[in-house]
Amino acid sequence: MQTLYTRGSAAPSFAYLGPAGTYTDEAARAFAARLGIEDPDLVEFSSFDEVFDSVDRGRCEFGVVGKENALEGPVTATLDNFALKSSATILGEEVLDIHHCLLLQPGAKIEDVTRVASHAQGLAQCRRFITERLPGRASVVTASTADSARLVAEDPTVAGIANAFAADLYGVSVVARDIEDHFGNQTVFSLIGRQGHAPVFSGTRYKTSVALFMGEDRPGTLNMILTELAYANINLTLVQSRPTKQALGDYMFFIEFEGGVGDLAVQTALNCLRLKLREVKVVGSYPVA
Ligand SMILES: O=C(O)C(=O)Cc1ccccc1
Repeated sequence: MQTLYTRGSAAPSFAYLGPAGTYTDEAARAFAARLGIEDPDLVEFSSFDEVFDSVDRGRCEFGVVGKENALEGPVTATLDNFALKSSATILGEEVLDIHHCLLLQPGAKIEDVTRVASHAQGLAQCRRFITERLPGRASVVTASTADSARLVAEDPTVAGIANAFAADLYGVSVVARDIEDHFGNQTVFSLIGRQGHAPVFSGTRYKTSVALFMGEDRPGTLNMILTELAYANINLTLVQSRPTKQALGDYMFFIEFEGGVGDLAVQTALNCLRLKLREVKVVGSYPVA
């Protein structure tokens, strides 16, 4: 994969889910390195919604958001932004291995812990460890994993779940490593840019993400969509239905597949779908990580 990015004079800004030490921070640094940016301006936000907003409004050139986890599946807040709320485009992907640590205040004992804090994904990915080693403790959902490390620094009765870098940053101890429920815990992060942002990566294999909105509710719509894609010999990599938030039972489909919008097969399939659906929103077409 090559970078096509040419920067202006200022350090390019990356909106990410902060504070420093989150997995999104790690992904933002990896994207910056791939783009050849040595001095990224990392701007922290407290939710993926805010990251999208800052990119849509042009406050930051790039944004980094979690999209899919190997254990927990798609990050619905991100898919809903892509499909419904944001006009940002996906510029690239980064896959990170996620290894969670259990954090305590230095000197604190596991027996004194009354609450386990982390990002919802961190808690979900370590359910078995929490059930076995910290049964009966209340869960506290923090805005990010690094936020749980900050909480641990203030309270000896809280255990946090975050990475070792966050432990280091906030001066707390790592008492257990690799506490995720399954080996192979990975998360896909998307690099996003404002609508119409020029591509920043080029490669040989591409992926395309689309949000598909139905017109009237009639039998066989999903079947029709899948058939059009199958006719064009397109290999699907993700299919999700999500509520449109308009009315109970009103759904759209978020679909990803191999191939770029420059490919004839993809253009043919998307044109056929445009004739049959209310809206075909292309969220991004980018080289595979
Ligand atoms: O909270 C973080 O560190 C994030 O970046 C979100 C997240 C949480 C758990 C696994 C992957 C990403």
